[in-house]
Amino acid sequence: MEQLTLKPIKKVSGSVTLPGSKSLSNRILLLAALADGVTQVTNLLDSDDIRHMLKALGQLGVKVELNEDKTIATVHGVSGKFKTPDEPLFLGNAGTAYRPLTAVLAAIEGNYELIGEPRMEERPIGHLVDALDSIDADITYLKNKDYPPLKILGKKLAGGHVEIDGSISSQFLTAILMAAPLLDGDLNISIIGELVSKPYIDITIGVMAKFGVHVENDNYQRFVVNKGQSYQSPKSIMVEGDASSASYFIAAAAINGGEIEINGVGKASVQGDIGFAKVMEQVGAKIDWYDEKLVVRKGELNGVDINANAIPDAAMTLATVALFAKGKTAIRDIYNWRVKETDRLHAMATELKKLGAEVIEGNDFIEVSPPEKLNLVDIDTYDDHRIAMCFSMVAVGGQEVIINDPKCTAKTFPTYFDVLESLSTK
Ligand SMILES: O=C(O)C1=C[C@@H](OP(=O)(O)O)[C@@H](O)[C@H](O)C1
Ligand SMILES: C=C(OP(=O)(O)O)C(=O)O
Repeated sequence: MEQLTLKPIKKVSGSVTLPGSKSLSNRILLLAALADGVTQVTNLLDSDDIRHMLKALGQLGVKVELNEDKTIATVHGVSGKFKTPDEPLFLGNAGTAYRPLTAVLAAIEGNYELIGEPRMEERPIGHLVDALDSIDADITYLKNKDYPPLKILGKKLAGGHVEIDGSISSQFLTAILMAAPLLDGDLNISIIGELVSKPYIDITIGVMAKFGVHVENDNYQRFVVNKGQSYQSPKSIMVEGDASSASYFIAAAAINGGEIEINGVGKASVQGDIGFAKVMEQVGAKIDWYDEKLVVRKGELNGVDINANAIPDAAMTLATVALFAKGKTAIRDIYNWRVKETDRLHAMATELKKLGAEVIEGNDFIEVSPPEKLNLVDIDTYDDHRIAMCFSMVAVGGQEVIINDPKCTAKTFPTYFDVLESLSTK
């Protein structure tokens, strides 16, 4: 297994331009494919999750031209008609590809098989399949009930009323919303339980609006998509920088700036993970806010106690910032960390304890208190890009650390460690 030794970093400073948002890239690609007309997508993320979506769209008969560095895509929309692929669609471990494609393909005539990496077969999808079944979709579990892989016999669906459990993942609701304009009738959606990760629904509704489809949102409890709407190409659309990826640079500057200028997200961001910058101000970071840029400097860092349900991805970064904050940091209401790339609650707790931190791992929370001195350890990354990136903060804070399997950042940020290096003084 490959390992990366990160030597203690004296100071981080400089300027970084974020890669495009994963969440926006995959939503925009799928809607551009379904739309009438050609769409030029700029600042597209080039990473594994996006490659899986692009490959699947190709197999479904969508023509996509990419520029040399794969950040500009010209998508030839197929007006809601796909071809039956010759091979199963392999979607890696990309939730933003697997879940939306499940709903969309259920509503388009054809025969489809959706497969993924072994971890994808452990990530639940039953709530989405149940909701689609209730409007007469034809979906079969190929291995275990409630989990991928799936076989889908796509057909025209009538619409009506669906109930969907929102307590594990917002991606199920995102998927149903994105498929709604493909149905014959109105779609009324009621949420069972408390919807998690709500800001991702705002991203979905915002992207659908750019493609000409209006969604009514009644307090995240009921949603309506009226019939008679179809996706129309906006001609060109730019992907905003990735706010979850920004969290590592915000944290690095707060721990050990220098000053980092982060280009691509700011107060105008449509992504909920920009909320991490607000949390870091509470922790003690000094941040200047611009529409599409943040400038972050070091501050005196103190532990906080936050509900992180709205920012599940960026909140992982706070767990390693906690190593350099005074007192205890508590991150709450994050049960669904357990059903992502790995069981993130357990993995974070395990690796933080190896470093010497005092950690309490609850069913849906984690509490971290820093040790006097950090241990020199190898960090296991569990094929989870965010764990690899989060634990680079150990070197930012002045302690050498070894990151196992650093290339797992390819899921969303293949060049992360090079970018960090370019900002670092050793
Ligand atoms: O819709 C999206 O783009 C995402 C939603 C979130 O998942 P959950 O809704 O499962 O929390 C997030 O963790 C994931 O990285 C991206
Ligand atoms: C949870 C994540 O990914 P996915 O879109 O596969 O759910 C993530 O990127 O942190």
